[in-house]
Amino acid sequence: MNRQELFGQILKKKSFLCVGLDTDPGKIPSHLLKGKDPIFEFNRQIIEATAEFAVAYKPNIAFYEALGPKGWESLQKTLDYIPKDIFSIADAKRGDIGNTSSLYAKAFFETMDFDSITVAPYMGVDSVKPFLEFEGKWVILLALTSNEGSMDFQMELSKEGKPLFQEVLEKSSKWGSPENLMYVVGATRGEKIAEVRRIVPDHFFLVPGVGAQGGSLEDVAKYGMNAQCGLLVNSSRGIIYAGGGINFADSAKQEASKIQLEMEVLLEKYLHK
Ligand SMILES: O=c1ccn([C@@H]2O[C@H](COP(=O)(O)O)[C@@H](O)[C@H]2O)c(=O)[nH]1
Repeated sequence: MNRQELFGQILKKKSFLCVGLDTDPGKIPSHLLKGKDPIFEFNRQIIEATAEFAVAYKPNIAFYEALGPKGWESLQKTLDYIPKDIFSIADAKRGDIGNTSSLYAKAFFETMDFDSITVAPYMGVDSVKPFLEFEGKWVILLALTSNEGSMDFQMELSKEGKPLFQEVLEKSSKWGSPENLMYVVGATRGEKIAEVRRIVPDHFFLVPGVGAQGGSLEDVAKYGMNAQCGLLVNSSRGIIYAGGGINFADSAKQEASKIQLEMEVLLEKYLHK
């Protein structure tokens, strides 16, 4: 999916919601556990319930690989079930020396057919470039993450007084373009999102940290939205575990619908027309 098509979906659905499929066997309703593939069945019902409000789905790969071969199978079935006009994100946070990165890219872009993958930038250009060589696919590079520990390195100042996240943005934005490179920017970072936007005005941001982590959706839109929206705001636990029991998918639908309505208002308010 290209940038224009993604923006088209955002306009059509009046939403920039990404639903995170962080599916934990310990948290899914017990009535599903008797089935052949409870993880896939949970995801299938979540996708069915939320697809009208979502422009992206983001399975976090940790939740699947922790289960071994069965988990990879559930992941593949989930990916196949995501409608083709909805952007798919493998939240895998990969990156290694060049030949290894090439195989990570092949795994997620060819063996599986994800639209995008999250990548860690700290091994530098030769660890990221192999992912960018896949036509029509996207790299989503960690820039300013939502967790407390982002203060440890990402905010550290260089001798010139520049935070490391700024160095990452300035350098890496030359490796790709707004057509194949996005950045992870945490919703918990408030006004810092505006700084990131100044450095990379045209790139899309994947923004985790609303919902369970407490980031403000209004701030994300206020500081981060650009002329093509430029935002995919993720909520995982806040949507998929909005309710338990037999009606879990209805609860997820209600939560996704509530967020979509907020997003509709924010698009009206902040989309630079
Ligand atoms: O900076 C980051 C990068 C990735 N994540 C991931 O996003 C989701 C957030 O889940 P919630 O349940 O909505 O908090 C999860 O998969 C994280 O691994 C992040 O939170 N922050």
